[in-house]
Formats: sequence, C-alpha cells, structure tokens
Amino acid sequence: MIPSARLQAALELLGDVDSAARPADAVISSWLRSRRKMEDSDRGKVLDLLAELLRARARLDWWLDRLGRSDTSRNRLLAFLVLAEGRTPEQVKRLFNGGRFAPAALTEREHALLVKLRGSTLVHPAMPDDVRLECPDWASEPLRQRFGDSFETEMAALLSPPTLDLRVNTLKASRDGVLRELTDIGVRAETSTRAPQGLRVRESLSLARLAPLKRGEIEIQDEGSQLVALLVDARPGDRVVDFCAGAGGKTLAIAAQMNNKGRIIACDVSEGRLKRSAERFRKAGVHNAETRLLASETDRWVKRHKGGFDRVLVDAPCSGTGTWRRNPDARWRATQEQGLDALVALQARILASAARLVKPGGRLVYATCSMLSRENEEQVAAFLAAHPDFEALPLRDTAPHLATLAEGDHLSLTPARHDTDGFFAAVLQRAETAATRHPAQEPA
Ligand SMILES: C[S@@+](CC[C@H](N)C(=O)[O-])C[C@H]1O[C@@H](n2cnc3c(N)ncnc32)[C@H](O)[C@@H]1O
Repeated sequence: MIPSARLQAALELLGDVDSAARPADAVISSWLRSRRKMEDSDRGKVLDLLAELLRARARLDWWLDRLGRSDTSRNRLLAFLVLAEGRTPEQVKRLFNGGRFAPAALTEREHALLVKLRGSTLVHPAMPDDVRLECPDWASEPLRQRFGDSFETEMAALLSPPTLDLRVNTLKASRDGVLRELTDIGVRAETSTRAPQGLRVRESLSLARLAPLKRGEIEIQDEGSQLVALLVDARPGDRVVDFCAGAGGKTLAIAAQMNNKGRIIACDVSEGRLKRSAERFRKAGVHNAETRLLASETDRWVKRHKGGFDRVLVDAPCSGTGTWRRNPDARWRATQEQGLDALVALQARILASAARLVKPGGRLVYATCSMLSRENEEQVAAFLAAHPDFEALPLRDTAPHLATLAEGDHLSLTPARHDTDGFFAAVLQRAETAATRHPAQEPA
C-alpha cells in the first residue's frame, strides 16, 4: 500500500470514530472485518496512526482552535502530519494529491494552515496543562487529587502506547510451551513480572502471527486484569459469580484457576457481550462457565440465589480512566455518555445487589479499571459502612506476593508505577454466621 493510500484509510477510519456513538475499538473491529484482504503490515500502520491521532486529540484541537479552524478529522490529520511527524507543507501536498486511493487534493486554505503550523510541535508553551496532558475537564480535578505531585507523570504514562499482554490458558497449554513457540517464530516475548500465567510481547505485531491465540491457548489480557482475576482466589469446586462479566475476559481466567471444576456464572446486562463470552468459553475449552443475562442489577435471579456463592466478582462499569493508554478515545467519551455521578451511583447499586449472592464466609471482590477515588476507595468505604457483615481483607493477607501493589488494604495499579493499565480491587469478606463463628455458643 502506498503511503497516501494508508493516509486515506486512516482518515476514513478517524472520520468513522469521530462520528460514531460507539467506542473506537468497536469501530475498529468492524473496519478490520471489512478489510480482511489488507496486508497485516498496512493494517498495523493505519491502526498505529489512528491511535496516535486519538492520543493527540486535545493538542490538535487546541492548535486548530488557535488558528480559527474547525476540528474536522481531515484538519486533525493535516495538523498531526506537521506537528507530530514534522512534515513540510510540500510533503503533505504530495500525499494529499487527489489520486485514486489518496486523500483529496489540498485546498488553498488547507495549505495555508500547514504553512502556519510549519516548524511547530504538538506542544506549545501557551497550552493549558490539561490540554498538554490530554486530560478532559471532568477528570482533571479528581485525578489531581488522587495523584498529587505524580499527576503529570501518571498522565504522561497514559499517553504512551500500551503493552501487549497475554494470559496463557492453562486448560490448554503451559506458559513455558507458549513462550517457546513464540520465541521460535521470532516474537520478542517474555514472562510477566507478576502474573503467573502472563506473557508480555515487546514489539508491535500482527495478531495473525500468534497461532496459540487461534487455538484458544492464550488470551489478550492486560497484566493488571490478570491480577484482579487472581484476587478472586477461586478454587476448584467453588461456586462463583462474575457479576459484570462483559465478554468474559476475567471469567476465562477464573475458570482456568478453577481447573474447570465447580461452577462459574457470567452475568451481565448486555446480551451481545455475553454471547461473545460464550464463544470464548468454547474456544478456550472452558466447561464450567455459563452465562446469565440480567434485566438489571436487581434481576430476580439475584434474590433467588442469595447466599449461594463462595466468590462474587464485581468488575464494575466505570470511567475507564485506567485504560486510556489502550482506549485513548475513552477520555472524551466516558462522561459524555453517562456522567461520573451516574456511574458512581450505578456501581453502588450493583455492589449492594451482588453482595447478596455471597455466602457467609464467602468473598466479594470489587474491581474497576478506574483511577478515581470516588469509584474505588470511597465506593468501598460507603459499601462497608452500609454492610457491617462485610470486612475488607488486606492485600498483604489475601495475596502476600502482591503486597507491594497495595494502597491501604486494596490493590491499586497505575501505568506509571506498574506499567499495567490502571486497576483497583478490594477483597471483602462476609462474616461467617454466628453459629459457625462461635459453635460453642450454639444452644444445645
Ligand atoms: C468493566 S466491564 C466488564 C469487563 C469484563 N469483566 C472483562 O474482564 O472483560 C463492565 C460490565 O458491566 C456491565 N454492566 C453494566 N451495568 C450493569 C448492571 N446494572 N448489572 C450488571 N452488569 C452491568 C457492562 O455491560 C459491562 O460488560
């Protein structure tokens, strides 16, 4: 594919992402399905460029606004080519040449824009900090409060490209075996530092090269997400609920921990996601998982099964602030759709309802991929205040090998500190019944 054709493909894709109500990864999946014949390397280059454009959005729009231009996809791309890639207006003109697969030829006004931008870079001294750091207004204050002096470092880490992390599915393969296979075909992979079944790939590659992925022997899963699934500490034979299972990423990891023994129920309010999870269970050789579509968090199924489970994971819908490396568009989407207040209220309702499923002595794990205290520590504190039969178990006790990843009692991961997505997880235990805790006091 010639460079101008790749630019045209990136421009079309950016236009689709900008105009869609769906997250960028859903738009990209549809686009990939319609471009099956495109060479892997071309696809990779188009997607890398799209990710760069999405990561630079606030800075590009700042420049366009300063120069009195509208923030169209085309203007963003033009500005990016000069500001981020250092191209001259003449070079851009040669790419935007109106050829068969190339972007339409530059207008005079567009050429003038390029000339005004020539010699500048993405960042300008007059740029407000939040623009420079690509931090949306709604998240700036809570993230500054959360990180204090480390705010800039954390924001900068969220602008770096994400790592490709894999989890080896122990139902089908061993980590050593998969690592050997990947190394043999020249993939630069290494074992994860903390997740026992994790591998990290240190290069940008086409997933088509990963044969174990096709065979269901590995899943793509951030190391942080793998650690959250580990905290559920599900044992073979347990009864487990994954309350917000989505497309089953954590359900798969938990089913493998359970060695396919016992029962895990993947619940969600999204039928589409649950369908995808069921397909993934089949591919991964998971036999102990089933899906349960809920009408809402208070679906009658929850009441009917109260006190029935050893482990309940609530991987709550959240602002996704911890995943901005991976989903740069989420910054500009999260609160447009729901608003942080509404999300926090929903999390509280989900947590309270799902807690009913936990049996005495059982555990409730509350997790988010958010880095905002309101969705994390404050949410857990409010839950504990309203549910005196639950207590928080310190991470140093539930997972001593992960103790250094704790803030207070809970797991707290950030891209800058741990080179994972941002994750939070709290392990909450329901008290045993008085009868089990104090058998001596039972009436004869
Ligand atoms: C963070 S995602 C889950 C990701 C998934 N656990 C994984 O590891 O791939 C949150 C999920 O919560 C679901 N959800 C939203 N509202 C819900 C509710 N009221 N009850 C249960 N699940 C809900 C969403 O559909 C979404 O799939």
